[in-house]
Amino acid sequence: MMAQTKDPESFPVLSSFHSSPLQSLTFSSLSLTLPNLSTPILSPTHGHLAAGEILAILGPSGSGKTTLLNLLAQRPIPKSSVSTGSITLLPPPPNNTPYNAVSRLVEQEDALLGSLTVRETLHFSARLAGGFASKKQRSERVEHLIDAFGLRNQADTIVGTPVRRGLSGGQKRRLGVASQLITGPQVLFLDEPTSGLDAVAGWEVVNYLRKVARQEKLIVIASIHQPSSATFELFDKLLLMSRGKTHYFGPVDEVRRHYQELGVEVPLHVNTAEWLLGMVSTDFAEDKAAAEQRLEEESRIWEGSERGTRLKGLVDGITNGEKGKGGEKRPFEDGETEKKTPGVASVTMTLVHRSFVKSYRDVVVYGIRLAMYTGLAVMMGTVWLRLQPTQESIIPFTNSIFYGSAFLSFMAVAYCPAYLEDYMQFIKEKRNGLYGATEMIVSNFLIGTPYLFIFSVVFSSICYWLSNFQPTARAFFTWVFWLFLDLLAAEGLVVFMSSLVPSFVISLALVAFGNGLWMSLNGFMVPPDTLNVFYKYVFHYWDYQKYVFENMMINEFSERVYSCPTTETGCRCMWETDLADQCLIRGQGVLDQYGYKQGHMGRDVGIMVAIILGYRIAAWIVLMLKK
Ligand SMILES: Nc1ncnc2c1ncn2[C@@H]1O[C@H](COP(=O)(O)OP(=O)(O)OP(=O)(O)O)[C@@H](O)[C@H]1O
Repeated sequence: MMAQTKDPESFPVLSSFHSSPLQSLTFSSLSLTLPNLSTPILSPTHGHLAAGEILAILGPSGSGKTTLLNLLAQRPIPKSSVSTGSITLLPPPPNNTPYNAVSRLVEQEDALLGSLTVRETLHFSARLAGGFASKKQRSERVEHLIDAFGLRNQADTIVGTPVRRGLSGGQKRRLGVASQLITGPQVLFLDEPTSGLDAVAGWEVVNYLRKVARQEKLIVIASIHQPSSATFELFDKLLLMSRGKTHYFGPVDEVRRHYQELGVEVPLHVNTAEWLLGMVSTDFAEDKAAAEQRLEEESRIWEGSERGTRLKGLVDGITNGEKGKGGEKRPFEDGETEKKTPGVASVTMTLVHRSFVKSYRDVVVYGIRLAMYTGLAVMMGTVWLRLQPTQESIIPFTNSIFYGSAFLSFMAVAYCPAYLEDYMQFIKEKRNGLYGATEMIVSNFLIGTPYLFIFSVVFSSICYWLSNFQPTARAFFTWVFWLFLDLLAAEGLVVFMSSLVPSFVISLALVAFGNGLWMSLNGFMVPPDTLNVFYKYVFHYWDYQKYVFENMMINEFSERVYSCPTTETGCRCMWETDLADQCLIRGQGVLDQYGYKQGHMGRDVGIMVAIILGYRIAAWIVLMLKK
């Protein structure tokens, strides 16, 4: 099977779960040229690996290791750049099997959910990928991988959150690899799996990889930075690169002989990998131009060498031989001919389940917000304490309505970190073809909604009665309902902004700015009739806080009457209403000041629902477009 790297979608390869065990992977002339650059950052690169082999891509910083891995993993290439080459898998896979069903790229900072245990992480990955004949088979595979990656003692340890320590760096790396392996790939790409680890932890990661590659007949390709001698010797093959060009491809234990054949004496008792890096690096050369020329010459020598020409012949033979051949379907282990992938509903429920575990275990998700809203309710209830239905309380009631609804919405920013963790997980799993934007958005909405309802009830139960808002059950539940809609919209804003710019600081700033804007325009700061036309017509009507503030005001004032202070000569009412002669103010008089009328709650609820859905749909579009 052959495919051009330019077109990842049409990359039919083997289905997972070893229905037709992969025998080899061959890549031929993979190259990448960035726009406006005449020389490629990766020159045509070839390689061939048999099942069970593990390849190290070694080279100094900037030599093109990540570029090659990204091409091998069919990750999107920079806009307007040109890539060439092909990747051939043998035996050819069944048609229409996407490439990401058979290969996985484990990135340096592979996203994991901090609050899940090792076992849960593997179980959820397995459920999302599907393809197991039974729950028993799935559990067996999970337990097998826990043992294979030496995580038995940590099986019930969480990955680790900012407030709870969990796995060590090396254990996280191993779990990252295992959680990709459980989804059934046959080719694994790893971007610097040992970076940031000490020599022993780095050796362990590669040793487990090698063991699993042998056991499961996987092909493993890893870029690697300065491995220790022991780690380096675990690899079967080596691709040595410099400045985007190959200097050696072949068995690790033959690289010394290769250099000796070129007349270069390799010193004894040195770390071979370090020595090789020194050979192909120009960074610290005194005469850079001469060093670059030497490297140019050496890569030409590699191409013309016996090993280089033998590799090219092998690669060309396989690539040309397989061109145009169709794929072959073989039965799966359980007798089925297709891998059972879970449907949208099943994936959504798995994501809801996973988010639920995260939501109660990780206080950052909802716990901190619940504590914050409870504290805020007590603070507000005691500041605006036992307000009486008198003229003096009208402004405090109004301020409290504004402050409560706007500040609660504002504090939704606290959801940014938890959402961004889910987002990173989503990007990884989307690239691996496990699910898409629909499942992500729906599950996020489903898991968040009950929590937001709980927040609304808890906040209102404390604050509403302490402050003495209109004391009827109907008014209380109407208030809870509007607060709930307020929080739903605010959370939608967080999901949209954080999806759009998935950076902690920037998304936080954007959500804060958005809330600041909505707060200023919701009708409290500047009454709607006074608001200038630009803000009124461009923003005011889809400011969800407008509808919350207006309806909470109507809820408080429309049916209530407030007494005016009496003087020796009678009384003085600041709001002149039809009850002035009785020294009373009809609440509608307060509402008239804002231009608020009763009787359109249904319409406003409809607009709120549209805004809430609008944010989610906008986030869905953003996630759909993410590569
Ligand atoms: N999108 C890009 N735009 C401009 N230059 C790029 C881009 N991607 C890669 N490069 C350049 O291509 C060269 C190879 O980069 P690459 O990331 O593949 O190297 P690397 O060997 O993985 O380096 P490191 O070990 O430091 O991660 C570098 O000089 C890099 O600056």
